[in-house]
Parts: sequence; structure tokens; C-alpha cells
Amino acid sequence: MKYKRILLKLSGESLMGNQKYGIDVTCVESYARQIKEIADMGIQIGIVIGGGNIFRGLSGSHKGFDRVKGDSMGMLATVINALALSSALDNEKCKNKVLTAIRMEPIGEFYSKSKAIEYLEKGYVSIFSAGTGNPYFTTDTGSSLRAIEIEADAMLKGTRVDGIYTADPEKDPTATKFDKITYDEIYNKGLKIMDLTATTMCKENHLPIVVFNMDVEGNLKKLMSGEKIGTLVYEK
Ligand SMILES: Nc1ncnc2c1ncn2[C@@H]1O[C@H](COP(=O)(O)OP(=O)(O)OP(=O)(O)O)[C@@H](O)[C@H]1O
Ligand SMILES: O=c1ccn([C@@H]2O[C@H](COP(=O)(O)O)[C@@H](O)[C@H]2O)c(=O)[nH]1
Repeated sequence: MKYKRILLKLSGESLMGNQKYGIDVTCVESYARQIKEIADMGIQIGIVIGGGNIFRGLSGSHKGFDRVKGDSMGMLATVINALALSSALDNEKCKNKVLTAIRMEPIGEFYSKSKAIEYLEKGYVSIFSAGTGNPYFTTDTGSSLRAIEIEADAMLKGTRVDGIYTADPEKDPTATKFDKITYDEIYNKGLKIMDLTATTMCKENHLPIVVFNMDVEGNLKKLMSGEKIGTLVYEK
């Protein structure tokens, strides 16, 4: 097996599916099926989920919301998504736990590294919600932080594009895909696939990243089986 323990980052915005807002149930169900498939292979899975399908603090601040309150709303949005995913995993009979970076028992257990690792070792898919618990961050940074804390072998960014491109492929149809790219090239080319804080944390801690399309069912299993899909971010 290529990876024993992974941190899977799921895009909140992708959870909208074809809707304009909120959660498309078929999308969450597809994610849960794919996660169950690799949990059954014995892979330890930590998950961070975004909140862009519900609220982003920065966008809120452009409309007059206080940034810190807006970011708190964004972090709560990630908890809503985590609960939706947890429920879909329950339906798949895939044992899981929701941990929160901000205390809010009984909705989820307060996150600690030791508890997270204990659950992973017991075979629970562990969903780390509320990002880092601090404003002015994103769930990309929450993902790199949790990946490093749980000593994951890699951070897998499951999104709605099939890798990293020379420009945002949703805006530029002429953009071309990289099969692999270094952290430094991401900075030097100004690519906006992940925020810079997250990229820097991964680089400094030698954590490989794979960006791949989570909306194609079966992709996650292919990655775990060693197939080369998506884009690998590596150190030179
Ligand atoms: N160079 C690039 N290559 C690939 N995707 C890019 C690039 N630049 C920007 N993007 C955008 O990044 C998006 C993927 O990022 P991500 O999964 O974090 O989505 P998001 O909408 O920010 O999710 P979230 O709701 O979790 O914040 C793609 O849908 C794509 O539009
Ligand atoms: O550590 C964090 C993580 C997230 N936020 C806020 O939540 C939203 C949603 O997260 P996305 O990564 O954009 O999906 C984000 O825009 C922030 O407002 C946070 O404050 N701290």
C-alpha cells in the first residue's frame, strides 16, 4: 500500500454539486462511499472539510460583516459539513468520529493530537472540523496542520479539478495540467490552488500533497493503490 495514514482535504464548495448553495446529498454520499472503500483497505483516514458551500469570512467581510465573526461563521460551516459527512459515513456503516477545533460537545469531541491518533489507530475515520479554530486561516491550512500533527504520509486534496494547472482551469480553458510540481514552483508561478500558509507548512515539514478530482468515483481508491492520478507536489 502506498500510504498507511492520510489526511484527506475535501472542498466545501464541491459539496454543492450542481446547486448554488448548501449540500448536495448525492455528492456527500459519493464521498462517503469512496472513503468507506479505502477504510476497508486498512488505511487510516483523517479528514478536513471546507465550508465554502455555506460561508467564507473574507467574502462576508466584503459585505460588511466583522471579519472575526465571519470567520467564526465559516468555521461553524465546516462543522455542518463534517456532520453531514459523518451521517453519510454512518449510512455506509463506516465507523467515524467528528472532532472540533473549538469546544462544542456533544456535537463533536474537542480535538487533541493524542485523541486523533487513538481514533485513527482504532480504525475510525476521524473528521477534524472547525479548521484550526482561529480566524484568518483556511481549511487548507487546517489540513496541513492536522496532517503534520497526525504524522500523515501525505495530504490529499480532493477537489473538483483533476490536478494543478498553469492557471485556474475553471477560468482559463487554455490552462494545462502538471503531473508533478515542486512547492517552489507553486510560489514562483503564483498558482492559487492552495493558500501560501498551507503550502509553506507542507514544504517545511516535507509533507507530499496530491491534488485530484474527488468527484470522479473510484479516484481515491486508485490513488491509494498507487495509480498516478492528479498532481503530486514534491520537494526537489
Ligand atoms: N492553478 C490552479 N490549478 C487548479 N485549480 C486551481 C488553480 N488555481 C485556482 N484553482 C481553483 O482551486 C479550486 C480547488 O480548490 P479547493 O478545493 O480548495 O476549492 P474551494 O472552492 O476553495 O473549496 P473550499 O470550499 O474548501 O474552500 C479549483 O476548483 C480551481 O477553481
Ligand atoms: O482555520 C480556519 C478555517 C476556516 N476558517 C473560516 O471558515 C471558512 C471556510 O473555510 P474554507 O477553507 O474557505 O472552506 C473560511 O473562509 C474562514 O472564514 C477560519 O476562520 N479558520
